[in-house]
Amino acid sequence: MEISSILQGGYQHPLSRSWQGRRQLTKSMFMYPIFITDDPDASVAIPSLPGQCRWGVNQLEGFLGPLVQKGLRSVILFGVPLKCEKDERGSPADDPHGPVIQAIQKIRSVFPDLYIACDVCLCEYTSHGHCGILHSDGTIHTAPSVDRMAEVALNYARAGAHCVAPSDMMDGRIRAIKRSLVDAGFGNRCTLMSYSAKFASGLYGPFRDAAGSAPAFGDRKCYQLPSDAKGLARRAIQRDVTEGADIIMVKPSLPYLDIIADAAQLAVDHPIACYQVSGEFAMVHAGARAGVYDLKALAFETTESMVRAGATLILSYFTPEFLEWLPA
Ligand SMILES: NCc1[nH]cc(CCC(=O)O)c1CC(=O)O
Ligand SMILES: [Zn+2]
Ligand SMILES: [Zn+2]
Repeated sequence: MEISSILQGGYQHPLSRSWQGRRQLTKSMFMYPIFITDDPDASVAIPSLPGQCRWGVNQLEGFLGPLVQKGLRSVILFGVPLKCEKDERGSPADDPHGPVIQAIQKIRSVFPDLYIACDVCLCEYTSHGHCGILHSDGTIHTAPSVDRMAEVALNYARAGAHCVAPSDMMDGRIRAIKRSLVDAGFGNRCTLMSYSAKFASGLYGPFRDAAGSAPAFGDRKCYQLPSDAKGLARRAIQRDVTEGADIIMVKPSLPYLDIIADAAQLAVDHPIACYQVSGEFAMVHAGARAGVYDLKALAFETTESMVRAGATLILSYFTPEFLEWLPA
């Protein structure tokens, strides 16, 4: 079967079905990014991300329970391995005893209605901190990187993830991941959300602190997009549509509203996600703390701009606040 003819992975869940329409800000549009560490009892505050913690698996029920009560519908998981050994190929990413697989299984059993997306990348798990597998000269080795990404994604799907979301930006990984999901029988059971237009941004700093994923050398400019590259972003979006992505994401959000609008036009028949990244969140908090504006007002104004540009799904650290602020 042609890869682009596999549609059911994109609407197998009541929540992913709700993302197929375009609408006003609602609770179900918010996906909450959470950091899972490999100390099972941890709840350690992340200084650069106000209100956010690294959570151990044993803390998830107590932490997520009240949010689910208030209407939380989805989370995206990021693993933060602190104890296990990082290596060249990012083995801890899909270690069955590692934080992500353990968290998927825990959340599935405790909150069966909570939709679980998993970020798929290697930077949190490689010894060098880059998003893929490297040649000996330190450049990206694309083919094994893509194979490894497909393997990790499939292992998350097997563990029970409703959605896998590759953020590595390697060429060809969407086709490879979709192929491996389909071949293993997950074509109609797992959504593929592509970080399609992910820019090499200055706004990822707090996340790299939180996840311990700063590259040991160099930067990510050979795989993440240059901030002025509208053309590359449009090509990446169109490519990922043809490679079988179910959801197209733009990241960061606020400085790239034009790209969100482009995605909504180029992928007119797909849900459009955007990631209000760690630096955007920290920026709204910093301004509010400095008395420049009201936090809630800016949280609304920024996320409404994303919806206006065409986003139907917003990944945001403000999710718990919006569960308080938005009507049931
Ligand atoms: N590939 C890893 C990844 N996945 C999500 C983010 C950023 C999220 C945020 O800043 O909130 C990053 C950081 C990066 O590429 O360095
Ligand atoms: Zn990465
Ligand atoms: Zn390079």
